[in-house]
Amino acid sequence: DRGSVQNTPKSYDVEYLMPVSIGTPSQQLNLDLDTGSSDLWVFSTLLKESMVNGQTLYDPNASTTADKMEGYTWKITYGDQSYSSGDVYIDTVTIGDLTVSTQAVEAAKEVSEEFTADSDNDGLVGLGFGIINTAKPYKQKTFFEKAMPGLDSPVFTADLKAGAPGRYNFGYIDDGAYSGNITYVPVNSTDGFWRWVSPGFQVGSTGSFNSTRIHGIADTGTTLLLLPDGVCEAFYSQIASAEYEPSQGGYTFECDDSTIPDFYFGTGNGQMIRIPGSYLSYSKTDTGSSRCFGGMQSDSGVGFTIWGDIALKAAFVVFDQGNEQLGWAEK
Ligand SMILES: N#Cc1c(N)n[nH]c1N1CCCC1
Repeated sequence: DRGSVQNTPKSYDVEYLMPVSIGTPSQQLNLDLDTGSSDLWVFSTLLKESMVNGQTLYDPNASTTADKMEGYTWKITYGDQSYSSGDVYIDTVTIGDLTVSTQAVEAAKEVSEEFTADSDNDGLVGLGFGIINTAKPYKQKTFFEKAMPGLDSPVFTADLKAGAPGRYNFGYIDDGAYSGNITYVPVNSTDGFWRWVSPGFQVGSTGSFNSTRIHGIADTGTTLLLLPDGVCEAFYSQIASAEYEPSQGGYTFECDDSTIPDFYFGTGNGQMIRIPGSYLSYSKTDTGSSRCFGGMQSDSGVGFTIWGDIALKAAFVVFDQGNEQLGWAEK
């Protein structure tokens, strides 16, 4: 079996949403595929109205295939301190023509204001590893873990694009979606993340390669690229107007600064992925400001590197759960 679904970026590529069908008759919600977490949760009719702001609500009572898991609850808090919680149902879930008939659907009864404010986002599909699913008394498998045994190949791929729709594929690798070779690197899933080691980085096409192992996670649910301080310093030292602005919470530079270099990260076997300098200018710091917030910021607040959308949209990425490895290719 296999599946394929289009993803669509919101403005500034802050997140990527995909249509997901839940229940019978099917209810279509737009969800955020997040490889940095492992709960499939949705805005639902169980929420207080004050917590809803335009989102589409999953109504388990309107689904003839929904079964409430009595006594089960869930509560998730993300690194940015946003959170959600609620009850657990089993229902049928289809993503890109791939159906899991008994998927744990976590129906929200409470969401933090960040989620309420994001009216386009109806919830998340966590495709990290099930070991960090938050359902109690027993954790639930991710959509991919439930689908994997029936797939042609135990992989899903992420093709995120800058300012344009891309694709998530399940169960196969589209050889037309990337150029050159796919370099595979081992994944350590102990913490439930797609954690891997990059052999190093290079700033600019003429820069030297810095052989320094960078431990981090591939995370579709994080917008920016969060790297060790030393790497950030090496990059921003090449941008004339760049400075660290605590009041803005990170590195900024003049939006019209033409010296923004490309950033390359190693994936192994001598292969590197090139992130164009244009991807590394994120957005104006304030309306009317001449300064822009960098797409690369320090990971010091997190404790490990996060290869978020800024990096992922420069590559074709294979999340190979069957072999616990990540595949990286240019495109
Ligand atoms: N913080 C954070 C975070 C992350 N590291 N991966 N996904 C995240 N979120 C998904 C929805 C809100 C935050």
